[in-house]
Amino acid sequence: MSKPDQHQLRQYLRLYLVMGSVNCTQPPEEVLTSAITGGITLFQFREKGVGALTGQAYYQLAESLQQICREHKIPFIVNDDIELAIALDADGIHVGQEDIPADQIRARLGQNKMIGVSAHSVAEARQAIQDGADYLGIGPIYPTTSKADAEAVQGTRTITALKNHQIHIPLVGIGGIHADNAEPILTAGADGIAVISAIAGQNNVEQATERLNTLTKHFIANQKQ
Ligand SMILES: Cc1ncc(COP(=O)(O)OP(=O)(O)O)c(N)n1
Ligand SMILES: Cc1nc(C(=O)O)sc1CCOP(=O)(O)O
Ligand SMILES: [Mg+2]
Repeated sequence: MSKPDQHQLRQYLRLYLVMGSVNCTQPPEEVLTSAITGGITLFQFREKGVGALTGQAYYQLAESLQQICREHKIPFIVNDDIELAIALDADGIHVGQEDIPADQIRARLGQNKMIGVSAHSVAEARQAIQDGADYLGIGPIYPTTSKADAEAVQGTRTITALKNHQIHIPLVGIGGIHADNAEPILTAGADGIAVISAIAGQNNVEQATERLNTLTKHFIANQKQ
């Protein structure tokens, strides 16, 4: 898959599933397939936390989830691990403030891959853009139990601050987002929402995804009117 233009990237960011095996109560392949049926638009492989796979099992899971994404034309993004992203020829990578800076990632991956960067302030966003980020992940919007080292909860204030500073790079909100609290993030100006537990942690993954899909799709359609 070639790198999307900014308009297409905003569409991909609408409903972004971030997930690894530790987030799933069912086999990850089944969770991803159901989430795709339910309407996710982008996928990030994030194999992190207590009990996370390593070595060959880590690589094989990544490969098998990438294959599912390919069959359904969903871009496959790797969290943190540039060697894995290169080995799999992934569609992109997401890095945070503690990870390899985006300019070094860009130098290794080239122009044809998506680079997402986590930012918590206008200054971090500006730096990420200067370093070549294609999109930003802004969070945690709400309290989350899925990331042990998450920063302080910030609500939508960073998203609002970016818009007030005329920073219009594609971006998603992340952290504690579910169907009943997603709308303020889109109202603040995010292109979409990134979730783990609101999809991967649900008993009925397809139904939970459909609800988020309908909500985000309707919000964006109404915005354009
Ligand atoms: C879409 C998106 N936004 C933010 C993050 C968090 O990245 P980071 O701060 O590097 O933390 P880890 O996910 O690596 O623990 C993300 N993964 N995706
Ligand atoms: C991976 C991640 N990054 C965050 C950030 O604030 O950058 S919060 C988070 C966890 C998101 O999981 P859930 O949807 O279950 O809250
Ligand atoms: Mg990271």
